[in-house]
Amino acid sequence: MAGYVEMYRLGKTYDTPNGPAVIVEDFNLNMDKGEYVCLLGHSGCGKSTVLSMVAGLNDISNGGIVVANHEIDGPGPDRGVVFQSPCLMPWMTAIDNVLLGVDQVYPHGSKAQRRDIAGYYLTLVGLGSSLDKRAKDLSQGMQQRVGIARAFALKPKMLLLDEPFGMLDSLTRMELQEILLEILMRDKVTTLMITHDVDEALFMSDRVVIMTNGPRARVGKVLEIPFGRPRVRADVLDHPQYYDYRAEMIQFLEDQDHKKLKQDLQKRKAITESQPKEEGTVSL
Ligand SMILES: Nc1ncnc2c1ncn2[C@@H]1O[C@H](COP(=O)(O)OP(=O)(O)OP(=O)(O)O)[C@@H](O)[C@H]1O
Repeated sequence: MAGYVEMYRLGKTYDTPNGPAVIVEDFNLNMDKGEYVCLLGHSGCGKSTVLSMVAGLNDISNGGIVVANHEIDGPGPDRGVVFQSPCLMPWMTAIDNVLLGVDQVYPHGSKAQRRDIAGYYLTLVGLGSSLDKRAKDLSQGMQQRVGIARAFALKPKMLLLDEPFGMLDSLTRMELQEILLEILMRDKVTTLMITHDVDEALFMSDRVVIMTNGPRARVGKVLEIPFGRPRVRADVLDHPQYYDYRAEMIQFLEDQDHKKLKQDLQKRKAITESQPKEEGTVSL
């Protein structure tokens, strides 16, 4: 069935000094409009590769991606991206950083209207009283808030989040998770988020998609998350199925670990066996 977002037989091959490396292969995922999907998987499996292809920042080697009936062939303001580190212009104020994007998306709006939009989203993320502070004078958590406001202010069709809370302390992280969900309740933007945190994925998403280990990583497991919205952390943690879902996700990741360990051992054995034996060595 067609989705609002469609990733069809998506593949990525990187050229490396040792030849082409097929990192992602046959990755299929459809998302509904307004859906929140978390992408999980072991480090290096290809999560950022998938997200950066959706963002249009990384060429697609095979297959295709469609967002709102538009085939992706480069970056565009219809997709707002937030990385682990927000990459702000340090000498510019919070509001000017957000305006950089807003000015491009609303070129015909008046200066006051554009400032209102930027100020509105900065206020939603809790920075209403810091609009004119320079980015370099903001804490890491405040900078990440600017990054989130900047992405929403573009009124994107899709939000792409690559471990957006990865560098934050746990209190700021929980606060920003809740702020993000609150804004999403209003704006209903289709969201794909990478995380390493099983609990974060359970709290935030409608579906969790876990990738297999690379090379040739693809969708390995999909979990529909039944918790209602608006999400209340205490209710989610009290849900009778919370720990079942958590255990199922961890089990899948552990199974992938075992497979990788086995593959690594086989590779090492093949390398050892292909090496010429030195004279005098004894095979055991
Ligand atoms: N430009 C590139 N050229 C060659 N190989 C690359 C390139 N970018 C990424 N890779 C390789 O592709 C694989 C997947 O990388 P990617 O960053 O997508 O993984 P990830 O799942 O997001 O990892 P992490 O969770 O550690 O951020 C890794 O082995 C990485 O070394």
